[in-house]
Amino acid sequence: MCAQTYIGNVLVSVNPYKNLPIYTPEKIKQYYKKAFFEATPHIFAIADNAYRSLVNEHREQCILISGESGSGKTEASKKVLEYIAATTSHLRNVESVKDKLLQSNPLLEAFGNAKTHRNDNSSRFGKYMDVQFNFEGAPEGGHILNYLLEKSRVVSQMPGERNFHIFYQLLAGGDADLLRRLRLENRPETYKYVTTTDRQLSQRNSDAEQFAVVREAMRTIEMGVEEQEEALAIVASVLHLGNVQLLANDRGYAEILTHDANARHVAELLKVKEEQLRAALTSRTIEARGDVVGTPLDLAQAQYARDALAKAVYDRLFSWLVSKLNTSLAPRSRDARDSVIGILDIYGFEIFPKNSFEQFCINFCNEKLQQLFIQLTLKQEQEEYLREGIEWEPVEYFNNIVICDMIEAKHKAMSSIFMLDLFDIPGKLHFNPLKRFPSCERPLQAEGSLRTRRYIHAQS
Ligand SMILES: Nc1ncnc2c1ncn2[C@@H]1O[C@H](COP(=O)(O)OP(=O)(O)OP(=O)(O)O)[C@@H](O)[C@H]1O
Repeated sequence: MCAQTYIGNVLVSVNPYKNLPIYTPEKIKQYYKKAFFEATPHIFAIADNAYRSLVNEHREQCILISGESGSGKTEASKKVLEYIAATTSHLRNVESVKDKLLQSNPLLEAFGNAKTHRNDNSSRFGKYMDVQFNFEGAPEGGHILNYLLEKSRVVSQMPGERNFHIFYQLLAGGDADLLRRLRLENRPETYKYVTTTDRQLSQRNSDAEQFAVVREAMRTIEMGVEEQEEALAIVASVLHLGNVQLLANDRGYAEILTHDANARHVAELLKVKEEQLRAALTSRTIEARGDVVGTPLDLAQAQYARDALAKAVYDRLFSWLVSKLNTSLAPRSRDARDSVIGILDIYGFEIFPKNSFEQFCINFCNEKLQQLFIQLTLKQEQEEYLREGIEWEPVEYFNNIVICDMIEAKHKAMSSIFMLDLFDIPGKLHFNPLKRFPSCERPLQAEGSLRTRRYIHAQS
């Protein structure tokens, strides 16, 4: 039984962890053009309500999906897209936009999701997707903002967890010719950056199948054959980079053996000179008062530099893929941009963030969103009852303001102690999700204070 209920217009849903017949075309019909409370609580009702308000009241919409890792946020966001795809115009050009919107998921999941202890397909990045409509209410395009990719996973994973899916998919699903061109062997256990347990090896079939889906998705978003291969070459370069063997010489400085083929493969795949790559991995250049001085790195520093390069290269590849998706999703008509349903899938918090700074930022972001939720629903609803003299049983809730204060209060919180500008960090990483929610940064007065946007908070 999939438990779904409402608190005000907030949908609270519990992950059933099994396929229930509640997302069928018949179900879609049941929610189509229904008043919000006319049918039982459902993610389709949220999607329908957002779409109706957009079309009838010309108000931009945002569906915010939050919850802990594995609670079903990504699946919920896909259901919203599926509902929109099924209930809007079926003209050919609109169908092509819908295909691209739907196909963006397997692609983003391949490069941005991984198996964790909590979820076999856990999003390790945050995503804000705008679906843009024309004046007739047909989807014309979309735009994706990605933030806080968990880069640390590229070079190390907790026991029992995996690296991003694409590494395994490429090794399991790439044909012999492709693997030869990328200098890869189809044995994941050869590569230090990918963890391989017996169970993970037994996933090879589904990894191979998923690779075919990813290639199809690449074609749908109009990536040419060369572009596809370049993207995969970068994935391969990261695998080879992890195998570059660094040794300490007699003087304690890091060296790469001259016959190390991995360094050669990385240089070839990234199209850089091998000598330059070797120098970049084993020395650093300091510029002081116009003088440029090269200093050799010790072994630990060189290993750090190698891993930092792998993380940076993968992170840029991911951002490039998103920009590629955005080019393909860009609406052809300028009218579309004013009419938007935004879906924010903030990746799930973990109670004990391990060593990842990104996870810490995401946890903080989730706490701020929880504050928004408390302000919008629990606090305001109860204050309204009080104002209007309605009798009710007060609902006790934990106000997480203490947690937010612990992290961000001026002069005494963690951010001051460690001199972190938490709002600036995600900003530097292209996107500050909280900026999308101005109310997070100042106390809320009324829903109207959110200007044209109306927030529907779907809490998984
Ligand atoms: N409505 C649903 N019906 C059936 N199974 C579901 C549903 N929602 C989620 N699941 C199952 O739970 C798994 C985890 O869901 P999902 O990936 O959406 O979680 P998440 O909240 O996005 O997690 P994370 O924050 O780790 O990305 C899915 O892979 C799927 O197997």
